Amino acid sequence: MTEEQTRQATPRPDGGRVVAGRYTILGELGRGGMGVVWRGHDQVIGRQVAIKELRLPDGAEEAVFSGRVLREVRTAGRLNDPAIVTVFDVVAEDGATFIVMELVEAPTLGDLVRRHGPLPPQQVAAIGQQVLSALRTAHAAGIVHRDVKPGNIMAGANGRVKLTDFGIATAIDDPRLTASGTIVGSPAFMAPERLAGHEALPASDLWSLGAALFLAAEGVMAFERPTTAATLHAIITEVPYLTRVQGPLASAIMGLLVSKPEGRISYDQAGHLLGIAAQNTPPGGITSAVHPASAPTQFAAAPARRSRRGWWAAAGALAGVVLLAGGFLAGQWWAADPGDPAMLPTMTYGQGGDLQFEPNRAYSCFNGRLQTGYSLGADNEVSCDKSHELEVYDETDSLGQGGSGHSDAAFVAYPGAEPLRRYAEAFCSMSFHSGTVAETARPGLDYRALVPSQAAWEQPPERSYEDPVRSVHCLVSKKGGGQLTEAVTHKVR
Ligand SMILES: Nc1ncnc2c1ncn2[C@@H]1O[C@H](COP(=O)(O)OP(=O)(O)OP(=O)(O)O)[C@@H](O)[C@H]1O
Repeated sequence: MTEEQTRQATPRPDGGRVVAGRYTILGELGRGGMGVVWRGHDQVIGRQVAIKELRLPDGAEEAVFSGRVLREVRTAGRLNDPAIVTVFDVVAEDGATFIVMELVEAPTLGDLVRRHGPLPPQQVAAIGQQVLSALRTAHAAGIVHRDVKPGNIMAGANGRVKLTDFGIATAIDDPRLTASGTIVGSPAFMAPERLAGHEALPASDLWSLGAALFLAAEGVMAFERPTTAATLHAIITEVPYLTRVQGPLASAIMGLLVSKPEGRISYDQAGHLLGIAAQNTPPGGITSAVHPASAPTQFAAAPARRSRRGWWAAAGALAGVVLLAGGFLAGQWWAADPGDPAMLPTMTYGQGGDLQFEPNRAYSCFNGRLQTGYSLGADNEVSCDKSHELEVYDETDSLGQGGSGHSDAAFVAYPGAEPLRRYAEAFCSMSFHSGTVAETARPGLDYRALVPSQAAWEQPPERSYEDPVRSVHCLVSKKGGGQLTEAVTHKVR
């Protein structure tokens, strides 16, 4: 802020400065990178407001800047969602730009974590639900926030949450205002695709929400490092570990933080998982009394896949990197609820395994049983539109390739039966409960994970260009046996 602006912005003892002949400045609410936020009084309506006084970015032309802010913030100001801070007015006056908005008497999520440390999982989930709703509303109107971060999320004691600063990052991120190569936004909360130079997508806001919820749940930032360069490197290359939460909340956070935007979980999946987490606390879910160092390390589950490409993002980022890093062996993925009555014991397939599983294509349906010694393959595959006993509702690509081509695959060691089982159960459980299987059908179904046997894992592919047989398959069957008369999953076959 220039000296002149600071002088103008300082409230005078004689009743305060008045903006636009209407808003009396009463005092300071806070300040951030872009300027000061004042508590003000709207003399016309007779209510208190918050007034954000924006500082002109270095090198920006005043008229261009205020024009851009006026346009972007006014567009965003039309958004109507209980979790979006309402913008009342945008004023350019005396060389400054003022955004007059709803006054929110609540700390930011960043303040809350600074004061209290990690928040209870249910509160984190409830905050996530509301921000998700705000983002869904904005994205449906074609508006991407571009700077979702804990400092822009205000969370009141009444449980209400408000997301602020819509339009500002877009206004500032203008080539005429910002030197090329400058990153607009907060690096530690910026999605990997944006760091790679891509335009901000709705999914980029979802990633940032994941990073904000990670902070709320863990009390530390997922990717903050001592230098900006190290932070950016971490966002691109690292997979964070959740130590305090598990179950649906962990799945939601890690699903939002999937590196590739097309592999990130959808609003529906995230909303569903956060909804469950907001209502119940999974066993061991609240561990905030435990010091992180003494808490058991748990990895979150890989997110439900939306496409093979999407899963590759998840598998590549989570299974590949974590497997190679030894984390698969050392830690636990999100353990599926062992008491889930719908989950049947996991079975192994392939050489030396419980059964043979060689489907002709992905997402198949079968007439046959998942029993020791049985074989499922092209012979008993049926169309999923016809009645069938078994239906594949999700599956991973070949695991453990490390993301660097097939030649590396053979060198990724078998992770062990127990870690593989835990991983598979977490994956299938999360996918089953997060919308892949029709909600109405779920109560009548059981699900089960199939994992490769050690011999199957270690067997090299027949042809050099093929993937090794290392997929996890998730299948549903009718509770107590019997025929499913139609497809119960949402997969496109
Ligand atoms: N609508 C509002 N009602 C009440 N207080 C607000 C409002 N908007 C912002 N504040 C307060 O002003 C502080 C500064 O907000 P501001 O948006 O300028 O900073 P920031 O988001 O922390 O950082 P940056 O400018 O880098 O985005 C916030 O931390 C919050 O306490």
